[in-house]
Amino acid sequence: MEKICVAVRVRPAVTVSEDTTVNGTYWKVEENRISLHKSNGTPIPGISYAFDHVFDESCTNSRVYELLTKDLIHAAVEGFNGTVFAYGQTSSGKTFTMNGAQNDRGIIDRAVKDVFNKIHKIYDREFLIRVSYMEIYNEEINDLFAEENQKLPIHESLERGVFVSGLKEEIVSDAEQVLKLIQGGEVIRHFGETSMNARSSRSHTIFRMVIESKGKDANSSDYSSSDAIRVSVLNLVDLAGSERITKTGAGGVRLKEGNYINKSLMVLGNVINKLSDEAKQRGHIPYRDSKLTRILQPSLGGNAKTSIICTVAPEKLHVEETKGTLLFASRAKRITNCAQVNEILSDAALLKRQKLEIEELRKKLKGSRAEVLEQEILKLRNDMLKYELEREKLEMELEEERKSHKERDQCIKEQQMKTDNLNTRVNSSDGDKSSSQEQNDGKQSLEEFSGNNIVFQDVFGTPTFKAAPNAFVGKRSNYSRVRDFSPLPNTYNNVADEDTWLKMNRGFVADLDSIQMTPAREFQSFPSSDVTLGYSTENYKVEVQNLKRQLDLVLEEKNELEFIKEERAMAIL
Ligand SMILES: Nc1ncnc2c1ncn2[C@@H]1O[C@H](COP(=O)(O)OP(=O)(O)OP(=O)(O)O)[C@@H](O)[C@H]1O
Repeated sequence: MEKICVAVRVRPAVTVSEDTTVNGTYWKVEENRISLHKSNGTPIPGISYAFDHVFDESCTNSRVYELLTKDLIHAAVEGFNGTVFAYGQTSSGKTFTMNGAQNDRGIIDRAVKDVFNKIHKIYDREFLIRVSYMEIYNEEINDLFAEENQKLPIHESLERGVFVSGLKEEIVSDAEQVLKLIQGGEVIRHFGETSMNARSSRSHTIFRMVIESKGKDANSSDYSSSDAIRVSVLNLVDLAGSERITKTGAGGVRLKEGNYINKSLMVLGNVINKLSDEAKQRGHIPYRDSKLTRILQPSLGGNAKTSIICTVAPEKLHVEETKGTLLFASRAKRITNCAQVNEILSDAALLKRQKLEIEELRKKLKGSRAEVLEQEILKLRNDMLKYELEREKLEMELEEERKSHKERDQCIKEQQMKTDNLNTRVNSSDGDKSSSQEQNDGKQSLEEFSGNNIVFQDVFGTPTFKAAPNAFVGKRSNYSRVRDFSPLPNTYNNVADEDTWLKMNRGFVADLDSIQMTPAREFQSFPSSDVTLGYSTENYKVEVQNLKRQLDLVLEEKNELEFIKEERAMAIL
């Protein structure tokens, strides 16, 4: 949204001798302000106006162009609609400003040249310029490029908006070509002599440039400069001046012209008034009340950049008209337009733009996905580190378990040796009471309980190690078999019954070959009451039972440890 740019230009007094004071007042221009002052220099309250620019009598067209219109013309080349128009009473300098004079080129001339200069410096786009020139004379539209095109109608369509049907458009390639065409149009334009102006414009003229451009590089990835076509309309308008019939003394044709001019300017004033009101209070904007306002509709509160040059005459005769023009200008200053680049997209261009937009969105999405993945990877790395530490800790624990397990195995072995030793001693004392045959049977019985490796210890505590041949491995299934002999000496029958013996020897494996007994000990007999080496037979048996129980417990514990070990190994894997 941007305000219409409004400037006031005071033309020089018509003659040097002309008194520019009015009842002792004069117009004073200070920077961008114009105010009415008394001849003694004091300002008159309430008659002071500020605008975007105020140009005094000495200002040239060149300066007006530079300050007021140049940017707008350049914006038109870039795709914005633009309108510049001169408004003011008759003979105030509108045509001088827009069309210029011999020694001071006007806005139209400068704009045309500037447009071509500008487009020649834009290398990445190609331009197509079309121009037309029309006048609204007595509320009829005439073609100034084709005299035969008279009374052209206004139409409106969704694609083109408001347009003059049948108006000739010339495709042009340089400024000179355009200026020649304009000169031709000036010949047929309606001028007339009035008492106010020897060459008074009797019509409103609209010179129009349609600037189309397209990116040269259709393969460009920048869709804004690719094959989207920009179309902007630049209107340069020289209005006819309002006039007081009493002043001009017009009659006949001039009177009729003056009426049409005033009427259309009044509609323009109404449109400006409405547009200058707050949006809520605006109501209906009477664009359709005149052809001028209808054609200029987009430039007044629409999609265009607009500049208005209000020309005023400094003479005492025209103070009221000047006040009226300043009031019009100050209302126009409140109007807001909404200019935007006008682009037309072909289906292919539209498709290309959409593809590029999708591609951009994909890139953005990919970017955010990459961020998410990066975070995910970081989290996984942290987790891995955590598990690694956990694994090391478990390995250490497992190592400790192994050590302790080894120690227990060692302990079991020692206990087994003790048990074995005791068994041997028990067998030896039983052997004293049994026959040699029984002793042989006892050997046979021991064979059945032999193991692969045996650590044997004699009664004197001297351990003997011998690897047991496989042939002598006893079978545990035979444990339950009822023995037809007892390996224990008969003298211990009262304590060494079969059940007790089996219980005592559960799990015990002996290899007869590994037993190296001395003859003295083998046949040595012990009296039942005798206490050998500080142990009674009863004591031995009790001790063996105790050791067996402990062994069972240790084996159970060992199994549990094995189980735990396996579980942990699985967890680590
Ligand atoms: N800024 C200026 N400097 C010098 N001469 C000027 C200036 N403005 C206007 N004039 C002269 O004033 C006279 C009237 O100017 P011009 O025809 O441009 O008025 P106008 O507003 O277009 O009048 P109309 O509405 O009747 O067409 C012309 O002779 C013109 O050369």
